Amino acid sequence: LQYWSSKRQAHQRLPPGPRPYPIVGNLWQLDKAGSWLTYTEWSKQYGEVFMIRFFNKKVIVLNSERVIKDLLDKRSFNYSDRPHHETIGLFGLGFRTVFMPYGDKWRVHRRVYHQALHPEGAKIYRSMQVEKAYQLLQNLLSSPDDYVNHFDFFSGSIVMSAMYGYNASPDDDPIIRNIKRVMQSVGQAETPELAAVLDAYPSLLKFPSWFPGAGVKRGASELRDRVKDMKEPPFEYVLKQMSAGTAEHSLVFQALTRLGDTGETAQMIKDASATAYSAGSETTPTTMQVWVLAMVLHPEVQARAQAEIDAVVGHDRLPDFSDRPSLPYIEAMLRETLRWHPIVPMSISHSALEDDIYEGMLIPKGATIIPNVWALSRNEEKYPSPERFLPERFLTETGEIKDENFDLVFGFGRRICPGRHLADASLWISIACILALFNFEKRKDAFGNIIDFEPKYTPTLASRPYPFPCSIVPRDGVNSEKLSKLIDV
Ligand code: HEM
Repeated sequence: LQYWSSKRQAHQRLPPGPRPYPIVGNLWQLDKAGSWLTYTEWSKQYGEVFMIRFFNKKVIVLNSERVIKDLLDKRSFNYSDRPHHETIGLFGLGFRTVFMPYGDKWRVHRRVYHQALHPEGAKIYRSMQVEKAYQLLQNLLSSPDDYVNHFDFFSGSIVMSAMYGYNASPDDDPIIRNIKRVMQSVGQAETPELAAVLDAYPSLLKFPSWFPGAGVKRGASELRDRVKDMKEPPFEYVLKQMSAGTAEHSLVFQALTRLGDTGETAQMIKDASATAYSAGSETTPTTMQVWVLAMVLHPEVQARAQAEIDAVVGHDRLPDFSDRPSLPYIEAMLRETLRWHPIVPMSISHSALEDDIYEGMLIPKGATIIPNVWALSRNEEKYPSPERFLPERFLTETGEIKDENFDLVFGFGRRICPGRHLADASLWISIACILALFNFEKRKDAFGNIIDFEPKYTPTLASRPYPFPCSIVPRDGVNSEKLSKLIDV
């Protein structure tokens, strides 16, 4: 009885928050430059846990490491679901691990990922990652201005290799081209605005396709068909290689062998692996772009990082994973990159399975939970002058790497990113190898004047820097002959 009466009292004590507008709630109060900026401001007024509304949906924003860990880690049994969006089923995107509801299917997906990408398991991909990093260096040397595309290809080809043992061609690979085309249509169709409207008014979907304004429904059925193009070809590739006895080690090969290659299991393996390209091929290169931005704006950090590589690795070979423990400044720089501009600033929303009471507040069943990772990165007590890019934050006074990092960017609890070890290795090897051979500089205009700029970032779920002027210049003595020698090991 006491429990219920305290629960009822808590009912009247939903978390505090800004007053919502009629119908739309707080949706249009959010900063166009990134809703995380508004959330971080509101957290100063309303505290570590506050509530807003998107239409009639209750959204709880968590703004400190303490409350995020209390709820998403310690009570992960209640907070490992995802918000349901009408658009997910509408566009045939329910197969993706990332947006799947908590349950048995999702558990199988996680098992498939865990078997292949747990910290020790992911090490098997390191030699492939080194090869892809060498390919990246060649691409950067031949067309440095195209670095964004080179980063995309580097990350995407690692995911394809780890998932399917598929060695993508740098020249407009047909399988990657296909996946990207589908992802682009998905991105255009699956906007947060449309999701919010359809979530609030699902009855809109009940109108027949010919009804004016129901064009969304017609487009959706086309998209559902095309999503197959994303899943089938790479999966078929593995099956063919397996029957020919030539399959390379990969997540799909490993899962089909261990869990079975028929019926629903095979379907789940196909779905899990098809999630990886969209989950992993944008996040990794975006982080690399943030790092380039940091290098262009902080030449002193770049110089110190290069000095460390030169001293430890020398000029006759390239950095390798075995050098990692001997390069603490590079390690600190990578951690600071993740913190300086967390590329998924609001992480990916979780959802509460049941009513819960936290510090006297009711977190209602079905509420969307946003972990405001941006606010954690701006915690001035932990990271004084948080806007500054200071790798030293992660070093002791004697220059050793501290025991803390900013792996909060990879999420929380049972939903934590299963690709994080693969991503971490891709980031480290690419950054270390690139710094050994290239300088990043501010670009100069036709008169030799430096072009200054203010960094700006997209307000999207995965937030990348808007294009900025920069020059990528080979370091002294670096040319194609030298590179060929270095990578010919
Ligand atoms: C720098 C690179 C990456 C970042 C910052 C990142 C970040 C994230 C975040 C924030 C989540 C949500 C965690 C949560 O809900 O608490 C997530 C989930 C996920 N990530 Fe990553 N990720 C990266 C790379 C990758 C890669 C390379 C792969 C695949 C090989 C991958 C596969 C996934 C999958 C499948 C999920 C869904 C997990 C689930 O819902 O249970 N990610 N990632």
